[in-house]
Amino acid sequence: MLIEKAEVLVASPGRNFVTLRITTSDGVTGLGDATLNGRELAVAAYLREHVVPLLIGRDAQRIEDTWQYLYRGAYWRRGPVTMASIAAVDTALWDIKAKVAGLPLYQLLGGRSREGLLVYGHASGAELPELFDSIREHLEEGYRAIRIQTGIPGLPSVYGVASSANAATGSAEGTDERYDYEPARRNAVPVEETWDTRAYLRHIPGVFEAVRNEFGPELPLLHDAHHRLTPIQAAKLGKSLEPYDLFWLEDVTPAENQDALRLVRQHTTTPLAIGEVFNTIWDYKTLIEDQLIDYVRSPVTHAGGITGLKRIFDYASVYQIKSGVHGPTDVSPVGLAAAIHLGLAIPNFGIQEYMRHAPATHDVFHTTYSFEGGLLNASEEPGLGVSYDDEAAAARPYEAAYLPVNRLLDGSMHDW
Ligand SMILES: O=C(O)[C@@H](O)[C@H](O)[C@H](O)CO
Ligand SMILES: [Mg+2]
Repeated sequence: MLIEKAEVLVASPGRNFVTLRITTSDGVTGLGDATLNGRELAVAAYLREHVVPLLIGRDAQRIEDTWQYLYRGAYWRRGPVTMASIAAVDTALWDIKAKVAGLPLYQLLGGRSREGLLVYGHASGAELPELFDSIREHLEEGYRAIRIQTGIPGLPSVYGVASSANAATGSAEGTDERYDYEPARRNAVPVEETWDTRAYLRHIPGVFEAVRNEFGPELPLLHDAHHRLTPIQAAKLGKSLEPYDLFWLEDVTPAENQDALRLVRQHTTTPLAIGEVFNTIWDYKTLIEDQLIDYVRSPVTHAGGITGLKRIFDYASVYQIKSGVHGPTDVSPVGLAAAIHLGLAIPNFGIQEYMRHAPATHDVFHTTYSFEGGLLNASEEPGLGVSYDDEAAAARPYEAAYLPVNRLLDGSMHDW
């Protein structure tokens, strides 16, 4: 069974997505997600110019060999563009292998280890009353774990807060104005936001105290610090949130320097999650071996596909570190479906982020996974269980969109 065709599909149903569709000589098709938020066309070009020509005529069943061929064969290793491209090929080949076997993909990964994936949703509000409404709405929809983000006094808009993101121009179409957070704006250049770490550190513990007082001690709560803190600031935040028993504190500090997490770890028992911008097992090496984190955040889409991410999870499992897969709307339904199949099978599943795609996205990506009682689940359809609607995609061409950038009050560039 040879690879006969590989198409790079770029469309913007609600937001931009890059999808790879591989077709075999027997006419079986497989899908892979290659979406890299704000840098989509770089991945599309990498695939079109340098990967697709190498795929034609290869044995579609040789997934690991193809992975190694594209990883080692590029000579230039790692990086988000390369690894998203490899991820798309890898995912599409797993989709094909499972379709040929007539089985849902999770069966090929070892079979079901659980009834479904516990997910967390994104509650947010500029102020507490709006946040509480958002939490209640999520609870009514069945969510059993919730991420909390709020506005910060003195800052006009803050990441993770739906109402403030949508107050700027160009919010994603089809999203709920109040509660659905979509940070990539359809602008020719990124929107600029302002940040004040001291104001943030003063404000956040009171938010969690208020949420615990209102919703009680049981509900698992998460929070994302979005790479904005120094190690000692992160340590302080972790300590100050200990009374509120977080499920995790995410991306407290940029982790190009993995050792930075050691200092945070020494100061707090608040569980730590990191890795949504990582792309290989090497980015986690120190974090995993020295047990500096509790959850691995990489998605299938950005960490070399099912093959790449499963290798990271297996390594993490040796150290009792669990999965906490990134699931924003810029991971396409193909990438989410891949995460669901992998999450059903692995022994060290932790939690899955689930932001819900806009209705427009589902016009192009027809999915069969379900969300019921707070759990995501794969269908029994062979493969990933996702199909791509070319006609709907053609009506929604790519439109430049970028994540915001961030400056401190004095105008210095900061991490967004
Ligand atoms: O944990 C999350 O879902 C966020 O960090 C988003 O991935 C980020 O804002 C880019 O969309
Ligand atoms: Mg995050």
